Amino acid sequence: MAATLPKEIRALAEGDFGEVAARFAQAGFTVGLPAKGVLTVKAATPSAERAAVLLSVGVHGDETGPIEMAAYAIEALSRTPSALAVDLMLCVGNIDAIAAGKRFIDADLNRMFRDQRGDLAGTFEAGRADTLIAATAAFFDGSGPRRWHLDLHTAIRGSRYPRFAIVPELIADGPRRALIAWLGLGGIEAVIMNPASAGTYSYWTAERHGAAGTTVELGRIGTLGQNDLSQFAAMASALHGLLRGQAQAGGNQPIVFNTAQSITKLSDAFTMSFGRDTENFTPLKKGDVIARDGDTVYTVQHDEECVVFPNPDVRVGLRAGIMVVRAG
Ligand SMILES: O=C(O)CCC(=O)N[C@@H](CCC(=O)O)C(=O)O
Ligand SMILES: [Zn+2]
Repeated sequence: MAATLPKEIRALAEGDFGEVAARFAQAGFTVGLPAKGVLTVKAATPSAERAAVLLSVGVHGDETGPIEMAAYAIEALSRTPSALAVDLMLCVGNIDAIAAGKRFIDADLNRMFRDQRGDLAGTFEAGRADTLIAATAAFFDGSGPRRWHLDLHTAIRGSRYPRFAIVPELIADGPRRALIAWLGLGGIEAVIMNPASAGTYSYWTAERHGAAGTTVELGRIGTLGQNDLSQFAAMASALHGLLRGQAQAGGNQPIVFNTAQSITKLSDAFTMSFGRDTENFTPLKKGDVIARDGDTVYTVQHDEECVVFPNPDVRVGLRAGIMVVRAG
């Protein structure tokens, strides 16, 4: 990690919440540090009326922009702690990968949120996921029904919609609509409805804790301390209001896409018909070959499907891309 990093960014990236935790405790909140990189701040008197918001960043160690954004957000909030109007859990996902400047140490942390991990069990990230799963359960247990999880990421490649989100279909209608409207306020241009878990953190919180959980892609990966924070301005402002319980309105409604098919890498023979740097939401035509994997040939089924997260380099058994179609 660069020696010249601003101190709030360094502290957050290292999972050190000492100073901000002390400020919230001083202001009378119930503060917890259940694991390195995890901070919880709850009202001293529990209330089911209060929303519970889990904000996670750095689940992928090379996705550094949201870490910077969260560092400035929590620093500012801790300077006026009484403004906090929700129960908050701030989670820095993969601290060791952040320190190493890598996406992960052994395996993708964002595929560990499942009961059966197969050959992912025993990896460094499996242990970290167990820690986060326990801290997350403790946070949401006893909280009221207004539960949110915003898991902030940045994408490996460019995108026709630079800011987009993945939203589990199983979230109940009301909270899902509220979440999507709020995402629009945060500058999110497109949402992808996800019908099935790929082992991700946000799907886990939606499924296990009834949270309005989403993975939010805020732009492109960058070097810690060198991200252009202006690309996150709308999201930073929406977060500012959410954490302070401010009435929020405005923004454009995101375009909604449904998942047409999820492409799984079945073997080392897996090849994609296009390059690794193919932009997210690149359209393909019916019948086009997406990928080949031994005897399996993945082809486009609808008149048009757009490819998102095309990545032939994932482990065998994991998602190597999603094909999406515009809803409605
Ligand atoms: O750019 C990429 O290929 C990956 C960006 C990323 O980390 N995306 C998340 C999405 C999680 C979800 O589907 O909810 C991931 O793949 O973990
Ligand atoms: Zn990511």
